[in-house]
Amino acid sequence: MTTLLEVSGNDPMTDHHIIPLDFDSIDGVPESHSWPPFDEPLNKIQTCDLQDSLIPVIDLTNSKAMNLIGQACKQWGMFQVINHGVPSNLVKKIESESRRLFALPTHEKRRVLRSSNGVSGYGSARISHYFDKGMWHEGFTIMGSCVDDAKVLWPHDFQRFCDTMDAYQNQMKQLTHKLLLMILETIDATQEEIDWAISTHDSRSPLQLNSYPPCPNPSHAVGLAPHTDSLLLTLLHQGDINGLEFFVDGLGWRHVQAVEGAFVVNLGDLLHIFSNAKFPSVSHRAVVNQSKHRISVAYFHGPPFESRVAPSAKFQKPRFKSLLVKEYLSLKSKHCDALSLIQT
Ligand SMILES: C=C1C[C@]23C[C@@]1(O)CC[C@H]2[C@@]12CCC[C@@](C)(C(=O)O1)[C@H]2[C@@H]3C(=O)O
Ligand SMILES: O=C(O)CCC(=O)C(=O)O
Ligand SMILES: [Fe+2]
Repeated sequence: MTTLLEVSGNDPMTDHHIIPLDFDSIDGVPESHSWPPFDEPLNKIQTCDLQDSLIPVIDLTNSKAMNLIGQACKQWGMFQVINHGVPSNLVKKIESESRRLFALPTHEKRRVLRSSNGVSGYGSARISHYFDKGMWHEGFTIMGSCVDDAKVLWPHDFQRFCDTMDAYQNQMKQLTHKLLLMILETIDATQEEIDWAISTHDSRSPLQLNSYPPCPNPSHAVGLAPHTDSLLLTLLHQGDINGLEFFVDGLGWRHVQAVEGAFVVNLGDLLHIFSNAKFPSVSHRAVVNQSKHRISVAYFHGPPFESRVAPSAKFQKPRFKSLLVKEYLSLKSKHCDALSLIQT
C-alpha cells in the first residue's frame, strides 16, 4: 500500500514553507507575507450578494438534483449542496473543535508541526513552496487517526476532538459517494469506473482544517493562494464568513457566497482527467478579512494511490495520458501546472 508520505516524499518543502506566522504576536503584514495588489481587490467580498456568486446551490432532495449537478460540473467545476443529510450539530462541532485547536498558543500548536515529508499535523498549506510569499493561513491536516497529535495538544482531553473528526470524516465519506454516483452517471461511467472512483480501501482521505486569522491589511495578504485541488472531489465547509473565490475565464475572480449549512463541492484534477476535460478543475483561492477569524474544513476524496487514472474509456480521443494516481500526485507536488504535463 502506498501512503501519501511516499507519494510526496520528494517535496521541496523546507521549514519556512511549513511553519505558519506566529499570529499571536503579529501586528502588521510582514514583507515576507506582503503580496502585490491583485488585478481585482481581494477585499471586495462584503459587497457581493448571492446572485454575484454564480455557482448554483443545489438541494439534494430536489428530483432534478442530478441534472443540476451535471450542468454545474460542466460549467463551473463547482457547486454548493444543501439538504445533504449531514447533521448540523456535527458541522457546528467540527467548527468549534477547529477553533479550539487554532486558539491554542503558537508554541503549543508547533508541538505537532508537520514534518518536511509528512502529511499530518500543523503547518502551512502544501502549496506554499510554489510561491515566494507566505500565506495568511495555518492548517492542520489529518490522515487516518489524529489521536497521536491530539494527545500532545490536550493530554487529558483529546477524545472529543478525535471523536468529532472521525464522525465528520464518516459523514463526508458517505456524502462524497452519493455525489460521485450522481456525477459519474451524468457522464455514463461504467460500473468498474464507478467502483474505482468510490473505492477507498487502500487510501485515506485527508481532512484539512484551515484557519485564516483577521488580517490588518487584507488587500496585501492572501489566505490560500490560487490552486486546484488534486484529487477527485473536495467537500468544503466554509461556515458563515465569505472568503472562497474561484476563477472564471473572462470574468476573473468570483466569490462563493457562504450559505448556512451548505457544502461547497469542488472538482479536482483527477476528475478533470477522468472526464477528459469535460469538467474543469477550478482554480480557487481564499481571501482574508480585517475583523473575523475564518475557519474552513476541507475533505479531499481520491481513488487508491496505486490505481491508474485516465480519461474514461468512453472517450475516443483521450486528452491525457494514463498514469498511476501516485505518479500524478508526485508530479503535482513539484509542478503547480501538472495537468499540462500529462496532455497527449
Ligand atoms: C492529497 C492531498 C491533497 C492536498 C495535498 C495532499 O497531499 C494533503 C493535503 C491537501 C491540501 C490541503 C490544503 C490545500 C491543498 C492544495 C494543499 O496544499 O494541501 C490540498 C492538496 C491538494 O489538493 O493538492
Ligand atoms: O478556505 C477556503 O475557502 C478554501 C480552502 C481550500 O481551497 C483547500 O483547503 O483546498
Ligand atoms: Fe483548495
